[in-house]
Amino acid sequence: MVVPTPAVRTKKTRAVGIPTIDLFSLNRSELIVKACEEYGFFKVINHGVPREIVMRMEEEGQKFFSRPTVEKQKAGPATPFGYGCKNIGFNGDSGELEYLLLHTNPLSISERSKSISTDPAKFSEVSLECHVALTNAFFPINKMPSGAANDYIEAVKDLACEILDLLGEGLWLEDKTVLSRLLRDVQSDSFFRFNHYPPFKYGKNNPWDPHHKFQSSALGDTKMVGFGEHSDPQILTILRSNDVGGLQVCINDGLWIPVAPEPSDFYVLVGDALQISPLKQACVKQAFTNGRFSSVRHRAMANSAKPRLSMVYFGAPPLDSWISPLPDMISPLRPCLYRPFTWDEFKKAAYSLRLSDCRLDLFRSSATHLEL
Ligand SMILES: C=C1C[C@]23C[C@@]1(O)CC[C@H]2[C@@]12CC[C@H](O)[C@@](C)(C(=O)O1)[C@H]2[C@@H]3C(=O)O
Ligand SMILES: O=C(O)CCC(=O)C(=O)O
Ligand SMILES: [Fe+2]
Repeated sequence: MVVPTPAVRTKKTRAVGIPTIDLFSLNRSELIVKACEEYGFFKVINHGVPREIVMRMEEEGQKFFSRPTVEKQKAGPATPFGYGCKNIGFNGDSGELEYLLLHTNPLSISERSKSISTDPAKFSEVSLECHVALTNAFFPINKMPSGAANDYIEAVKDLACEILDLLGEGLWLEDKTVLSRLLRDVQSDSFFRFNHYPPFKYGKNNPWDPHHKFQSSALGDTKMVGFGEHSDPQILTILRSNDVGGLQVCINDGLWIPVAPEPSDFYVLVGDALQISPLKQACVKQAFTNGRFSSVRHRAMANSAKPRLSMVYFGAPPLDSWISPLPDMISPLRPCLYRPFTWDEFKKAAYSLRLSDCRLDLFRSSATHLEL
C-alpha cells in the first residue's frame, strides 16, 4: 500500500491568498475591513495572547479527549453544552469528531469542570471576588477568574473585542465600541468549543487504501468530513488549532481553500450576526453591517494521520440584544435588508435548522425578500 508522506499532505493543504493582519501594523483597521468584505476570514499575528495561556488550554483539551469514553460521556450529552461525539446539533447532522461545547460564563464553566477534569480547579477556578462580581447585578469585575479555561476565554475575548473596535474604526462608526460591548457584557451568550478530530486510520474501508473504490489520487482530495459546511451564527469567531490541518473556507461561491494550521496564530471568522454585503449571493447572511460583510462558510476535514484539536471562541451578544443593521450602515442606496430580531430569536431559528442552512434568509425584510 502506498501511504502518502506528510510532505505531500503539507503541500496539498497550504493556504492560498488568505489575508494576514499584523495587529502591530498602522493600517490594521483598513486591512481588517477589507478582509471582512472580501473573505469574511483572516489570520491575525502579533495578537498579544500569551503562549502560556494557549498551551495550558490545549493541554486541558488533550487531557480531556484522551480520557476513557465512559469518563468523557459523564460530561455529556451535548444539549447543547457538554461532551458530544459525532452528532452535531439536534437535527441529524453528524461528523467525524468529538467535542466539548461550553457557555463562556465562568460560573457555568466552573460547574461543568467537575465532569470534565480530574483537577477541576486547574481547568476552571473562579475566585471568590469573581463569584461575587458575577452574581451581583452591580459588578465591576476587577479580579479575573483563573484556571486554564477562564484565562483562555478572557484572552480570546479581549482579542475579539480589539478586532471589533478596529473594525468600528475602519468603518468610521460613530460609536466604535458598539459591538465589543456586547461581547464584554456580563450576560453575553458567547460559547467556547474544543473539537477533536480523530486521526485518519489506514486500512480497510479507507479511501486512502489503493484497493478502496473511493481511493483518491492525492491525499488532499480525500473527503472525510469532520465538521460539515456551515457559517457560525455569532458575531465573530476566534479559532486556533494545533499543527494539524483540516479547516477549509469557501470563497467566491464554491471554491474551497485549505487553511494552513498555525498554532501560534488565530483565525478570525465573520459570523452571521456581523455579516454585510447586500444581495451579493443568493444566500444572504448579514445583520449588523446590513450586508457589507459576509459570514464565511467553512468546514473541517478529518484527513490527517494525526488528531486535530481546535479551540474555538464564538463571540455573541446577550440573548435579549436586538440584531439590526447599525444606523451607519443604512442609507437610501442601502436600505435595511433585515427585520430586527433578537439574538435569542435567531439562535432558536439556528437550532431548528440544519448545520448548512442559511438562517438569515428567514429574517429578510419583506421588501428585499420580494427582490430575490
Ligand atoms: C446543527 C447545528 C449545530 C449548531 C446549531 C445548529 O442547529 C446550527 C448551527 C450549529 C453551530 C455552528 C457553530 C458553532 O459550532 C455552534 C455551537 C453554533 O452556535 O452554531 C454550532 C451549533 C451546535 O453545535 O450546537
Ligand atoms: O475545527 C475547526 O477547525 C472548525 C470548527 C468549526 O467550524 C466550529 O466549531 O464551528
Ligand atoms: Fe464553525
